[in-house]
Amino acid sequence: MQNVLTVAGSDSLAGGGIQADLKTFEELDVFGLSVLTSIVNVTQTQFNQHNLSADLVTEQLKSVLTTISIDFIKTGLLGNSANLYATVEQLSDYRTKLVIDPVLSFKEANTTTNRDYVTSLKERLLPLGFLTTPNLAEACILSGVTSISSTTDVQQAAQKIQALGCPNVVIKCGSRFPGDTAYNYLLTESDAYWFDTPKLAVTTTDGAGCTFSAAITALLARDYSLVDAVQLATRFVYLGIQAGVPISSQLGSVWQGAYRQKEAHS
Ligand SMILES: Nc1ncnc2c1ncn2[C@@H]1O[C@H](COP(=O)(O)OP(=O)(O)O)[C@@H](O)[C@H]1O
Ligand SMILES: Cc1ncc(COP(=O)(O)OP(=O)(O)O)c(N)n1
Repeated sequence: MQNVLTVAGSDSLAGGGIQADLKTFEELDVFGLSVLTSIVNVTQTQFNQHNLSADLVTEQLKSVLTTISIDFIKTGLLGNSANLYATVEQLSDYRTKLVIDPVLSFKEANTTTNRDYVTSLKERLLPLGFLTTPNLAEACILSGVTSISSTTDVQQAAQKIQALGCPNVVIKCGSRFPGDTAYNYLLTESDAYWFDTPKLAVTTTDGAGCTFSAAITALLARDYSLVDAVQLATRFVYLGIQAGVPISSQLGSVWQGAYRQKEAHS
């Protein structure tokens, strides 16, 4: 079995973050390992993020990377620039391919993005990546395209992000994009592809982005081509949203077990 590492934050409501990544890895038949960077607690009125120290992040990374062979790595919420530098330092000499979910914007909160963090992400982390998977809001921040509301805008933003040094980019248009269709746009060094599903009018989308990126990572570790991995991940997250877990009037989490359950009955 392939070993896949996620470097990410904890989402106590378990829709996103390290919980979503590990559940997705398990559902897609890879062995998940984790390095925790931050703890996020959300209530109806509050969004609290507590970052771990960079020393603790480094210690966890060293523990995993020096002990077991890792087939693919995913990064999610790193929390702050110190944790990003610690991650870059440990991963720079490690040749395993990396999927970067930039996690700059949460559906659950109006998170303000620290400018130094964005600069470090663009200049230090993205050039180490094999693939990056921004959502629409993150694609605006990384590309500098101020508003993405047409397919041409999506294509232009993906090209600008690719130019930062990450050869493959998937923009998750998701529910933020106008219209009735949820699009994922993949730009590789040689081609471009659109993947789409109907847009579900539900609240159970918390963690959709983490789950999507984790599914791609697991499938790449299993030697799926990038195009096949994005296609299957699109279906995996669609079923997970459809069978998601409502939490409150505004919140609801993706359920990563939906794909297995559906496949077992088809
Ligand atoms: N309302 C929706 N209906 C169907 N699929 C969706 C919906 N929202 C998101 N998705 C799927 O989940 C993926 C993650 O999207 P998005 O929610 O934009 O990312 P994030 O969770 O990072 O904000 C999308 O690429 C899409 O495949
Ligand atoms: C700890 C933690 N990290 C990332 C997220 C964001 O999850 P994601 O699926 O990318 O986006 P939302 O759908 O939750 O906006 C999280 N919730 N927690």
